[in-house]
Amino acid sequence: MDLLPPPDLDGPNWALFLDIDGTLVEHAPHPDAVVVDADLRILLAALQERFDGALALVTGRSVAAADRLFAPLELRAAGLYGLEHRLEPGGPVEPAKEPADIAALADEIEVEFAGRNVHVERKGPILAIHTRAAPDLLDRAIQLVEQALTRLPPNYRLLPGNAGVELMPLEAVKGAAIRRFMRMEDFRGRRPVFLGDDTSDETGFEAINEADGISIRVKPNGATLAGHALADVAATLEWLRRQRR
Ligand SMILES: O=P(O)(O)OC[C@H]1O[C@H](O[C@H]2O[C@H](CO)[C@@H](O)[C@H](O)[C@H]2O)[C@H](O)[C@@H](O)[C@@H]1O
Repeated sequence: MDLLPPPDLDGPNWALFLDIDGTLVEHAPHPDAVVVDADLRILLAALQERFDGALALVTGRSVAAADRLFAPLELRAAGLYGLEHRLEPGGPVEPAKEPADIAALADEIEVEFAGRNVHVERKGPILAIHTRAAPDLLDRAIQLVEQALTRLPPNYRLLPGNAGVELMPLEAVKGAAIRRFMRMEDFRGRRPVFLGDDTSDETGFEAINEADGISIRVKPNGATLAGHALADVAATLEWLRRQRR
């Protein structure tokens, strides 16, 4: 069934949760190659004000990486799929540490892919292997991480994607991060809205649906728990611009 675009958000009583890659910004061959223009920064600052501060990024990136993209903004954020938080705009973030077993695995994988256009992103307890610039190495990357899973503690899982694979602790889920923000004073009593574009956003949609919010899948390409859809990043930014009123 084709999903309808989301309605406009009338009145003030909304809380807005935003995924970054593939939702607010187009994908790029390397995570650091993503470009955020001044218009997007201005839009996010305006939306933060419009929703009285009830806005947070909910991303697989670390909060530090999100900050680099949106500087000088320091928005509320759940980074690393909810393992890291900035609970107040401009507030502190305690970076998640890299456990020794993940560090050793990251070293091994860096050696395996040295000089082959594969980016190994070390995000503390999460390891992402990006093969967007070397698609023929995706299967090998998945194989290496699957093998590693057999010798790691049982609290890790794989998140395979079209352009890479991530290894992460089981508790790294976006839905839990959204529920945590919704318990905070600035968010409580509001209807939540979440926009995201991939499988890792589905637990976020689940949390939003439970709270009678508006769940929006960007560029849907299969089954989703979201109740609404937007065609692509451009349609998402256009819809967000309309919500600034
Ligand atoms: O939850 P998100 O905000 O969507 O973050 C998911 C991952 O995004 C980044 O990787 C993805 O985008 C890169 C830039 O377009 C692309 O090169 C890569 O192939 C994508 O997987 C980020 O680097 C990861 O840490 C996030 O988990």
